Amino acid sequence: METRAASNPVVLYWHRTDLRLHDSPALHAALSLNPSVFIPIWTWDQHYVYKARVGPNRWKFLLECQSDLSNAYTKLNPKQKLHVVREGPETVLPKLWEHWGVTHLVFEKDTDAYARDRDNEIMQLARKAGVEVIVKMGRTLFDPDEIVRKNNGKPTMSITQLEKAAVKINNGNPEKPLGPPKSIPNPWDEERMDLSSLKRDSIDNQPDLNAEHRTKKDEQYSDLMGPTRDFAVPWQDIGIDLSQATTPHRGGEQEALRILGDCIKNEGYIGRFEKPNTSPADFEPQSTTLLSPHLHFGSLSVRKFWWDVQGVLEKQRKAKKPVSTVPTNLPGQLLFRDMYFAAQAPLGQSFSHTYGNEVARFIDWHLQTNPPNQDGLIDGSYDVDSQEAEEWFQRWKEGRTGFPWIDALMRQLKQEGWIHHLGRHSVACFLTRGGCYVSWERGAEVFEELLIDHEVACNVGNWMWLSCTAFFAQFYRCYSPIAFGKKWDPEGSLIRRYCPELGKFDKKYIYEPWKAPIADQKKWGCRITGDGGSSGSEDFEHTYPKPMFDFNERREICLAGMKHAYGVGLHGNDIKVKDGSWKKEFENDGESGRNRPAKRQKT
Ligand SMILES: Cc1cc2nc3c(=O)[nH]c(=O)nc-3n(C[C@H](O)[C@H](O)[C@H](O)COP(=O)(O)OP(=O)(O)OC[C@H]3O[C@@H](n4cnc5c(N)ncnc54)[C@H](O)[C@@H]3O)c2cc1C
Repeated sequence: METRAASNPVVLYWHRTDLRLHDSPALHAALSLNPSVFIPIWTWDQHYVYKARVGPNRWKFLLECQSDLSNAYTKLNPKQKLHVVREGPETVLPKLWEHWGVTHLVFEKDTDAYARDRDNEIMQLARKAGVEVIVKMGRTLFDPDEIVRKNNGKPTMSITQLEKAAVKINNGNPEKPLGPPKSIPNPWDEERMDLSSLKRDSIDNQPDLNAEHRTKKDEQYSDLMGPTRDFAVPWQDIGIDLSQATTPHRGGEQEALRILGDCIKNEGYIGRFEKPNTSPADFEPQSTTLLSPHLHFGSLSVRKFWWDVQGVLEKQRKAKKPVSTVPTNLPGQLLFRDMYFAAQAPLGQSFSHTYGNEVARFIDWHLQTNPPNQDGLIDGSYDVDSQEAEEWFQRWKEGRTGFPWIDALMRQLKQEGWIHHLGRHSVACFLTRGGCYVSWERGAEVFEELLIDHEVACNVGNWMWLSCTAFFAQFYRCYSPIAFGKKWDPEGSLIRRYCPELGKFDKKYIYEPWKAPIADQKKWGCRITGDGGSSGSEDFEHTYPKPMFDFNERREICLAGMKHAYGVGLHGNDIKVKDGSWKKEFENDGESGRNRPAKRQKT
């Protein structure tokens, strides 16, 4: 066993939001220390395992990213890999830096609310232990805290604010990407790496928000080094049957660079990319890059994405070809991402809910999130003020609203973990201000579980945008679950793919199957009946639900409700929102979106 003190730094490199080797400023800083011992780790944190909603698709994507990174390390140095350590960082890191004689802890900066509190605690512990901490930004184009400072200390609530702040940093130019390392130093020898002598801390696994997916034995915390005692990526032991993961999208740095490379080769596509002109109905291939899950896990550097695209745009300009501009072009999309990070950064936890959130308008939605519990935590429970709204919410979540465009998108989301941005617009508008009048927080939770690209800042920010809670206020602009899909996909290909029971319907009825004569329904083998929860109908091979309400009527109710709520003018940090007296402002009010039940759609 190597016991001597290392002559050069012993560096613990903590991977979190950066599952890559290319363009990682933190990794670059770590390797620049010229370590004699270098240990790349991932702490398998029980907070994310049990307290964040994650479905099988995103677990699989994460494990693919970790395996790919681990292999990349091994390729550079056969003694190296990603060491997955099974405990939360607050308890395990102090044990590791003592056991391994760590001199430096290096990681990428993370401005998410939970991460910021955690990192502050870790930095204090490190300081006490005499471990030097190096933190580098690399997750976004610009440091969100820096953007906020340049935006007069305020969250960025528009792309213009973001752009103006960015110009003050480096004339709007992110740093140029760094190459991947050419070599990686060794970790300690096997004996010193062994953690058998360390005491385990207890793991709080209750409540387990992912219990419904955990159908196998949960052994992920049986040993600090994992059940096979080799720091392996936890493919076998998280208790979730990964054969339930149905996404066709693959994780890992190699895959991310392949997708980016293919996009970049298609110079016309990059040059003319305009988000509003990309179709939400396209699949195999989709009309946008589908790089969001890679940006989320850091298997792709956002700065590389930005500069590779800029290279193509520059070439196109020189060739005098038409080039699309911010904010609809690809750099514009990446700026939107930065905008949401810099909106969240100064608001912390309060950004994720309406309660206590200064930028969130208060709307009297159905199924409002309950206020903080005795421990001061918003625990995700909600007030079922209307059984009807609860039923709509469940039907929306399960893709059985009876509106094929909405159901196809929700089923695509569940199967694949990704839907196009305008598809997200459609389903989010439908659940909130353009149909169900259900709280955006319910929708954000479903997306949190199902999306493979789930990113707190972007998910919450976009839900607030779509529900006209913040960022956007034109609530009279509403997505029709019929006309909008039809405009993009008159043949109904997306519906036929994800609602195969409607596959034989004529395009005349594919968006409104309840209008098809019963003889045609028979001919096409699918009866439009019930709520999609029951098992079928005699004489018919398949059934598909009737629409759960009259959309036009609901649109009017929602519009009146939004107008009224805007008139009342409360925000999430208003005392009336905090003490529950907001209800008085909406009681007995005919215009309130909550007070009017729906008629069933005439069929
Ligand atoms: C209700 C709702 C929830 C959303 N939740 C998430 C989420 O959890 N995580 C997430 O990354 N995106 C989220 N988005 C934003 C957007 O839909 C996705 O980023 C985009 O569809 C990803 O596909 P793409 O990689 O092909 O995007 P492209 O069009 O190819 O854009 C390139 C990149 O720009 C970024 N980007 C593009 N649009 C946005 C946007 N509106 N907001 C933030 N970043 C953007 C993404 O990182 C994306 O990968 C949400 C949008 C809505 C309406």
